[in-house]
Amino acid sequence: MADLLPAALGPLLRAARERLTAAGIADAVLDSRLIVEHFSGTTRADAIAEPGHPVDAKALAAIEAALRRRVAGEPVHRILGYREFYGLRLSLSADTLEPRPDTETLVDAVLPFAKATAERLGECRILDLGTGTGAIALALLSAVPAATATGVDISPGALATATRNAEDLRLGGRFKALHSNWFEKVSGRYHVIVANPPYIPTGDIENLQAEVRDFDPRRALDGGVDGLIPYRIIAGEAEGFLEAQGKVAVEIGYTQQSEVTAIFAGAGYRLVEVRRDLGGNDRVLVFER
Ligand SMILES: C[S@@+](CC[C@H](N)C(=O)[O-])C[C@H]1O[C@@H](n2cnc3c(N)ncnc32)[C@H](O)[C@@H]1O
Repeated sequence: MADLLPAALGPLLRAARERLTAAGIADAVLDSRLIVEHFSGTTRADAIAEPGHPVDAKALAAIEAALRRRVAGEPVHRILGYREFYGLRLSLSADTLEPRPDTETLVDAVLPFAKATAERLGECRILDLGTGTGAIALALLSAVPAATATGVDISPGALATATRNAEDLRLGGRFKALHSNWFEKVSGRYHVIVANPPYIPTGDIENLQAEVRDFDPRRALDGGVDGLIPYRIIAGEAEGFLEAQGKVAVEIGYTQQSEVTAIFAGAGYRLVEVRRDLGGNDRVLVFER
């Protein structure tokens, strides 16, 4: 049985950190702070200014439950129910991938083009294939006020979360959620088509870190036998939905650059940019026709 948690903020933070450290959690310092702050409604400044700040019994019970989930291996943001992406707070659900910082590279890659398109034409239509929480589309909408976006997903649960995120961020008027198997139900043409599709080969999924394998939805990960099936569909069908001089940008697994480039080249696209993620890995490819 774990020790009772102290009811004063400073000692509580220490006890939570020690609990996660003892359990071998790699990011024990950060995770314990996120859990304590979230469930006690306090900030880092509160802990510094008033370490004796009292934390009530209800919050302590919630923190105890959250620490147990973390010790059992659940990722901290799943426990909190949200994750920051491109400065936006996005709610998560069991049906959504947890958006990753590496995916911000995709937003950075298309943002200048989206802004320039909006300035030139007074609009920029964005199609986000496999939108999940809506992360990529909503980040672009928040930075480009004249843009509109359609977020496509095969998962109704993901679309419900994306819609909620759009509304919470006051972007709902410019975001449309569309239930579709890739392009099947899509209509119209777009200046920017973005996708962070599932790209893990089916046979590799069992070897992923448990925090990914056991908590991110399988259909957000599984890219088919070689991990490349969604890229073949997107490259094969995007032409019918892309404005003249539009761009297609995709996130890739860090070993997939040459294969994905070849798939798009075979469908008539030119690679115009390769972007690396924060770890220096090839992560985003931008194509034009
Ligand atoms: C890797 S996740 C990306 C989620 C989000 N765009 C992000 O970057 O955080 C891939 C998404 O593609 C969706 N997806 C998988 N197969 C699909 C299909 N056939 N048609 C549309 N969406 C699909 C999944 O449900 C999941 O939300």
